[in-house]
Order: sequence, then C-alpha cells, then structure tokens
Amino acid sequence: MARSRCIATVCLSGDLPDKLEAAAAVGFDGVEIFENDLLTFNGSPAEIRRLAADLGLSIPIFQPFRDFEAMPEPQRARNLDRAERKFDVMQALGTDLVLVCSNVQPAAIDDPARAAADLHEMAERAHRRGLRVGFEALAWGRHINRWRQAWDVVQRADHPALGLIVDSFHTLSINDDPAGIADLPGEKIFFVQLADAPRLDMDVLNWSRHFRNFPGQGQLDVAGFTRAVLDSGYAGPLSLEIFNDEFRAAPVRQTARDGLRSLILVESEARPTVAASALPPVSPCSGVEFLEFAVNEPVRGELAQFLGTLGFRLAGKHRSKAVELYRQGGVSLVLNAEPDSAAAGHFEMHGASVCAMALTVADAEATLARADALRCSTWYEPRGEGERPIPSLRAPDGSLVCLVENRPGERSFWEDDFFLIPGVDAAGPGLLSIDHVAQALTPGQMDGFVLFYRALFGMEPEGLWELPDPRGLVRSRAMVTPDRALRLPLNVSEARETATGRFVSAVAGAGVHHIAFLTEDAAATARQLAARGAPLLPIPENYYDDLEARFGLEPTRLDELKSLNLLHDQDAEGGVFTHAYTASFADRFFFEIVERRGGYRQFGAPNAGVRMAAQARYQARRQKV
Ligand SMILES: O=C(O)c1ccc(O)c(O)c1
Ligand SMILES: [Mg+2]
Repeated sequence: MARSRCIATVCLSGDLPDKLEAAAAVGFDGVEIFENDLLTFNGSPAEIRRLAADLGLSIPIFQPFRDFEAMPEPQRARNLDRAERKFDVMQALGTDLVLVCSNVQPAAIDDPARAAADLHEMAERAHRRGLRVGFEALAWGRHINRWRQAWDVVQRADHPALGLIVDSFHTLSINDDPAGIADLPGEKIFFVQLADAPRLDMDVLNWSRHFRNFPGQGQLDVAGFTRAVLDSGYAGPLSLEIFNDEFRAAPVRQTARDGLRSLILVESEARPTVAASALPPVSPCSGVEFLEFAVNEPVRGELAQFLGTLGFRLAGKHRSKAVELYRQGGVSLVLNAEPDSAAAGHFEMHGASVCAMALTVADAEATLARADALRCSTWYEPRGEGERPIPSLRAPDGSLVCLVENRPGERSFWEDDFFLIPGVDAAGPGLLSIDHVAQALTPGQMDGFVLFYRALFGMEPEGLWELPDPRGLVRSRAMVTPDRALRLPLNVSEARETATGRFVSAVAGAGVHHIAFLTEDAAATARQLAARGAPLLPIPENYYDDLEARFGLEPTRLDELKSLNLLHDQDAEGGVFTHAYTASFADRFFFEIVERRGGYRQFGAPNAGVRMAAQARYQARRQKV
C-alpha cells in the first residue's frame, strides 16, 4: 500500500471544517489535528472525528502537548493531570498518538533521566488507554533541541508506548545532521513531519513560526532528511507541518494542492528508484517556443502595431482561427482573437495579456505524465481538421503552459496549423530569441509558482532580490533550468502602486509582466528600434553619472548608452549586461532588449529601481494628458 500522506491543520487557512474539506479534496489521506484549531472550533471533538471519517481522512496524531518533561513539582503532577485530559480529547477524536514537544520553560530541569522518567509515566498512562506518545525535540527547546537528545530520552524511558517524532525543520534549521536517523529502529519513530524554509538569518523560533514552507519551496535538504527517515524502515505517514503567515491568508485549496504536490515531489527525490514514489522524469526544456497574447480585434491591431515598432512582422495566419503569428529571429509571438477559445476566456477575465506560454520540451507525453502524477490539471484546446494537438498544463494562476516538441528535420506544428508567410525571419533589428519571461504574482503566490516550476520542469530558484520601486518594495526570484535555457523571474509586491502591484490589479491577477529578447548588440538594436518609433523608456542623467563613477566606462561608450537609454550592469567575473526597456503596452506588459557578454548570468537587478522609477514617471505623465 502507498505511504499515507498527511498535513497538519496549522498549514491551512479557514476554520477546522474548511481545512479538512480542502485536505480531502486534493487527496490527502490524513490530517494532524493542531490543538489550536480544535480550541477555536465551535463543536465537539466527536464532530471532527465524524467529519474526518465522512471525508475519508484519518487523524493520525493530535498535537502539540507542550512543556511536559522534567518540570519540578507541583507542575509535574499537574502536567500528568493535563495529559489525562488530553487523552480524553484524543479518544473523542479517535486518534491514538499525541506529540509532546520538548520543554521550553526556564523552570525545566536539565536532567535527561528526569525527562525519561516523566515520559515513561505519561506513556504508561497512555498505554493503559490504548494510546501512544511521541517525543519531538524543538530546535529552541530549553535543554532538548536535537533529535539525538530526544532519542536518548526515549531510549532511557524504554516504554513500548513511547517513540520518537522527527521534524525536518528542527533538524535542518540548526544544521544538525539527519544521517543518523537512518540507523534508528524504524518502528520507534512514531511520526515524521516535513517542512522546508528559506535560509534566513534570524532566531530559529520566529523563523519556524512564520517562514516555514513546503518541501521544495525553500532551501533545506528535506529530500535528504526524508531519505534518512525512510532508510530507518519507518513505515508511517509523511506529514507536512508548516507555520507560514502567507499560508494562513491564502486560499485553502490552493495551499492544500501545493502541499500534496510538494510531498509527492519530495518522496520521489528521496526515493527515486522505488516504484511507489518514482515520478516520470523531467523532460528537458530548451526554451520558450512562443508566447500567446489574448486579444480582441481592436487590441490585436494596437498590439501588432506596437510589435511592429520592435521589428516583428506578420509571419503566418492560423488555418482555422482568428490567430496571427508575429516573428523575428527565433521569437514567435501569437495574437489570439478567436472567440470561444481559452484565449477569449482569458481576455474576458484579464484583458490584453499573455494567456499561454509554450515551452519546447523533448517529450511532451512524459511531461504530461509527470504533471498528472504531480496533480497538475491539463488542457487540450479544441482544434480543427489536421491541426496538431498542443497539450497544456495549468500554471497555479490558471494560465496555460503549452508543451511543444520541435524535432529538427520534422514538420513543425507551425506548418501544420498556420499558413506561413515565407521570408519574414530574415531582416529586422536583431532580436534573436526570448531571453527571459518575467511574471508578476499576487502576494502569497511565490511559493506555489516556485514549486510548480521546480516540480514540473526541474527549474531551480536563484537568490531573492529586493527591488526598490518608488511606491514600495518588489521581491524578485528567478527560476532557471540547470542549463539556463529557460529563465523565469517571478516578482511579487505587497504594495499596490508598485509596477508589480499595478500590473496585478490592472490584469486582475498574476501574469507575464515583461518579455526580454536577446540581441547580439543592444546598441545597434536600440538604435533601430528608436528609428522605428519604439517607445523606449527614458533613463535619467543621474544614472549615467553613477555608472561612470562605479564602472569607469569609456566616455564614448557612456555617451552611447546615454543616447540610447541603455542600462549597464556587470558581474564580478567580468560578465556585462546591456539592456533597455520599452514603455508598457496599455499600462500592462512591456518588453526588454538584452545583450549578455562574458557569461553574465543575472537580470540586471541593480537597475530595476531605475526602470521602475522611469515607469512610474511615464505612467504619471500619461495620466495627466
Ligand atoms: O512552534 C511550535 O511550537 C511547534 C509545535 C509543534 C511542532 O510539532 C513544531 O514543530 C513546532
Ligand atoms: Mg513539528
């Protein structure tokens, strides 16, 4: 039988019934009942037991029971009475296991023998009622804060109804080594909790209470931890236990679905060769095949005109739909005005915006199988006679990620689906390919997107940038494939008036915020775009004074950058980045041209503040006229 997958109610927003319904709806097997969720629920534990049973959910554990072991009298006796009361609750809930987390009280006695004696007594009382006790070391426990110390106490207590509980966060957050867990007798591990987190330089309690996230969303080696646990022979559930301020505010089903996806992913990373946990492999992705814009007829004309100033030309018309292809170099942009299509639905909801991103993958079927295993929903657009099916996945915001296989030498899907206009690729201002596609997300969506791109396409998150917009902070994290063929910066802002905040309110949700095109020579390209009337974003003088001060650029080069509104960045290894931005289309998305020299890998984050200030000015001026 497959291993049971569980989630602690503390991970999810809403009241206790909301949490149980969401956990069941997305496919969890069981829920850890977090005591606070029960205390605030206006109904009996027996009702929760019934609700869970009706939903097909088990309740493997009730938690936490705090500050128990090694207390002086009279607290010791009082704690044992308190335990009996909680055993009553557990029996009403129909669960047989309670989590005792290590004592944080200053009054706790630093004596493992006393801790063992107390836990023995509690386990004996539990045992008489057919219940069990699991002991977990909190990373900030007063005297017991490592799994090995908790294990030492469990061994000393030596009671069949007492076992160890391990939690990846408590071990990995303090850089403790989980490897030894593999050598424990698996049946003495009573429960396993998994959580990831971004690496943050702060006290571990606040880090744990506010910033945990699902495995694969942070920077801890949760897969390595899980491997050690499974190597012990542990056969119980794997359960998510996340304390996260954003999760507490997020739509509950979305969080639950991300949680299940993370658990499936981490199991497969821990045990890639075990059939029960293996996933179809990631199919390599070699880049963006095309981007599709949802438009209506008037917007199509305006956007086509805008793209024309960037040197894009009409390169094809769809055989059966109101869909046009615009091309330059290796860049394909599709404008979809077909009524009764996914694009039309997207346009109704979001207005002019990117409704689909098509990725070139080696094996679309394998990607679909992986998506299915990771509980991603899929979509096939209705198609005409002889047209090729393009399978698609739904990203966490509901937009489509289409999967295209392009095998050299074989007929491309463009030829199948479009009347192509020959000779368009030849001339132009030099845009070669899509360098990156940046998305603006609503607050709380970052972790879900990171997990989606990691799980489906094997992309890894890069470092977090905090970018200063004149109206607030924008946080940015790029997802990249290992070979960097696909780069997707993700931006999020709590502030409504930042470039990111304005985007998500204008478009009513997440979406593609800008598209960067690669050129061999940004100056030559910018010159041609200016000549075509492309609305390049003006950059202030002060920026160039500072560039000169920082990098000591040649005066002729500096003048060239200044005259073309080009931005400059360089890295410590001598890589150079030259880029420019357009104003946005209808206050929505915008374009960037980029030139990378000498292995420059980043996205010019030091210039983002200048860009966002220029956009804010540009927008303010438009509002005045
Ligand atoms: O933050 C806490 O107090 C807490 C409680 C119970 C747990 O299992 C845990 O990992 C942390
Ligand atoms: Mg825990």
